[in-house]
Amino acid sequence: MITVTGARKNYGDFAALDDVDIEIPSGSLTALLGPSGSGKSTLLRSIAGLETLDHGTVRIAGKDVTDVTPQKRDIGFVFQHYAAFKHMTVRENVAFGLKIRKRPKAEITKRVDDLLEIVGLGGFQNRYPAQLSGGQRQRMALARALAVDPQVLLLDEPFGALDAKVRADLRTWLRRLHDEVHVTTVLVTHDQEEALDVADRIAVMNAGRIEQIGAPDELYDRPANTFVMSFLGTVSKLNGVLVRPHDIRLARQPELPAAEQGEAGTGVIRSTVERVVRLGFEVRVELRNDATGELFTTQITRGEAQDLGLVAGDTVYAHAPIGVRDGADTPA
Ligand SMILES: Nc1ncnc2c1ncn2[C@@H]1O[C@H](COP(=O)(O)OP(=O)(O)OP(=O)(O)O)[C@@H](O)[C@H]1O
Repeated sequence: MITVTGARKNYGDFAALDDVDIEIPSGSLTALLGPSGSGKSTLLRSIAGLETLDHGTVRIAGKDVTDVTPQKRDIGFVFQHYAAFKHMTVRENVAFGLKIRKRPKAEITKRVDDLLEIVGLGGFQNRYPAQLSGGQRQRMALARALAVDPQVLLLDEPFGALDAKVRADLRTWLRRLHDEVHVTTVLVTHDQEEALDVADRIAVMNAGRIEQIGAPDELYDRPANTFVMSFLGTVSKLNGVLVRPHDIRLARQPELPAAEQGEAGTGVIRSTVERVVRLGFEVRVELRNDATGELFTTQITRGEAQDLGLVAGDTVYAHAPIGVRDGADTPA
């Protein structure tokens, strides 16, 4: 367990961390998710000991490490731009921390081989970093961070510099790696899809504070406020209620089934179809709210779209049974 209590960090007048409390359970993969400048890296670096807090404490496995140097915190760290030793092979890079710790040679060889197998670089021991792809280099960085068997693995946008396809692959791979090695991991990302995909817990940060912490489903289904809701996906505002595209239903008639007149619902909104876009199995319908002129979109199945027979210019009646009323913020 990592426990951060009452963490404050100011740069001049600016509060990068504004009284942050967070508990990160042992063995979890927790994502710190938030927009640029929200304090994610500052929090991660404070856990690592690379930043000194103005106030507050950091505990790792029950031990107060607030004043302990990074080297003695028993952590592995991977940055977006990993600085490999260019003149050393992959094997030597990964072995580096173990050599410094003067571990027996046979043990080092075995550990390094095992790790390179785990990160999928089994045949690459003798290559130099310049001979690896960006994704392979980040996997080598992870192997190096894991080599000394740290209690905690801290990842600061480790896939941030890679293209979308490689990122997506590495995400799946990181999840599998985590299921195998179970090391307590904290991942900084500004990409909600990445967080929803790999993390078992997400802490959403905004302006130096944590807005909400929970399992991905929990945050998605029960966002504490409109910030969390908007950050986790596309939202539209209908009659003052924030709703997700999948929650908006369309009908040819304005009558709303009684069962769907939820308290958190939007009521019926007379709209005009602007565009119908096929996205494989689903269809995105772009609509204009007739009363306000505002544009919004909904995503429905192809079957539903065919039943409705939608074409541009049609009048339809939209409603969403669930949503978050704007201004109903209850910051955690
Ligand atoms: N050394 C510093 N001196 C002054 N301000 C700083 C320093 N480091 C960070 N900040 C400021 O603190 C705030 C939080 O920075 P931090 O790097 O933690 O944000 P972040 O959420 O990780 O953002 P990003 O995703 O852009 O990295 C930012 O506004 C940043 O400009």
